[in-house]
Amino acid sequence: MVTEGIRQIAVLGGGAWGTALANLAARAQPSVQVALWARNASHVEEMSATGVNARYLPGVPLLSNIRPTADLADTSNADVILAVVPAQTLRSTLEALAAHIKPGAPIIICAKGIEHSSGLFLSEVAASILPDHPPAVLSGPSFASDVASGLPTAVTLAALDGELAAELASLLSTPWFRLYSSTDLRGAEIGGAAKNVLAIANGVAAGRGLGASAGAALLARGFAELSRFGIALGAEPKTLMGLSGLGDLVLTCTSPMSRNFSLGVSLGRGMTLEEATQRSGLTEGVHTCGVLVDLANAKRVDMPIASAVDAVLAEQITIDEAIAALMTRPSKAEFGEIR
Ligand SMILES: NC(=O)C1=CN([C@@H]2O[C@H](COP(=O)(O)OP(=O)(O)OC[C@H]3O[C@@H](n4cnc5c(N)ncnc54)[C@H](O)[C@@H]3O)[C@@H](O)[C@H]2O)C=CC1
Ligand SMILES: O=C(CO)COP(=O)(O)O
Repeated sequence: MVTEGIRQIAVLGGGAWGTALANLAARAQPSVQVALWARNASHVEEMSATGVNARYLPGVPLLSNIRPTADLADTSNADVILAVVPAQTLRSTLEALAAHIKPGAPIIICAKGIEHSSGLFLSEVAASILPDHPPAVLSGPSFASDVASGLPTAVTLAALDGELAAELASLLSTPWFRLYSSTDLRGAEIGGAAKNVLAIANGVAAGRGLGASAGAALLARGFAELSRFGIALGAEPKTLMGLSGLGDLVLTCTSPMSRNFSLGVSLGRGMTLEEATQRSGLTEGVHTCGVLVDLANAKRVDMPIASAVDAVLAEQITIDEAIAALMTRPSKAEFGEIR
């Protein structure tokens, strides 16, 4: 049992999700110390002095067994690590962690994306830097503010070793946060990465006033391409139908609380990408879009909606041209096509 008698959990990333998960871990395991690492020392001082992460999760008091720190050495006793930094910064964070991490401590990846410089999934990034630390993935429909407010939420916790997945799931379980364990690591991370890109498309449609029918069509066809991609990359179909796939896609494609959806809304209303990003904050779909489409092309998987988002973000086509191109593709069977 990796988690038996554990004394410390470390959460890397002082954003909204890292803070919500630190509070969750602190509540689920009241006798365990939770180190909440953030890179910015003044941010950490602020959190320590006020007991709140006012910059990213205002109004949510940090529980008393959480210790904010800007020093990765303070995580060296952690039996379990939650990696909650933005996807494109996972590599540099884990490289810095390598000198401090306790032997064998599992790393639960809670970020959603694909590394654009390498085309690697985040569990692969972790395994390449820390090969002796089993990677796990926590993914599913879960807004930080919902979890921090104690609203009922259910997610997937995947690790290749089913016993480890179940152990980590029970470690973080609370009466309002339910984790389902899975051994489909790749499937769990694919859903979280792809849904952010597809949510931008749904946001654009909403911002452009295309109507609820278009939104539902984009969601259904978006799920079709997420599934094609997932299966081609080794995901189990049932995982794609679950919380980390369809569940998170539905949440992100329909809620204005999603930053990816709201970035799309801003673009649909005519803002530039820069203006929209400033308004929405961290939008992982923007950073994952290009590499997602590259991986799909390399596997000859047709992802017309993700490709349209990529072309719009790269300013290769306008939104109106993207809509026209999607609607005038040659007619085909709804099901039965492999790609
Ligand atoms: N906010 C949410 O509801 C959820 C977020 N996620 C995922 O969690 C990840 C983090 O998202 P949030 O916490 O929401 O982001 P956020 O925007 O609230 O915070 C990002 C944090 O990362 C830090 N950061 C930026 N660059 C960094 C670097 N180079 N090294 C270390 N830290 C750095 C920032 O200072 C900030 O503390 C993303 O991949 C996101 O998709 C997943 C589920 C829910
Ligand atoms: O992943 C999320 C919910 O499951 C958060 O979505 P956004 O990053 O689009 O806000």
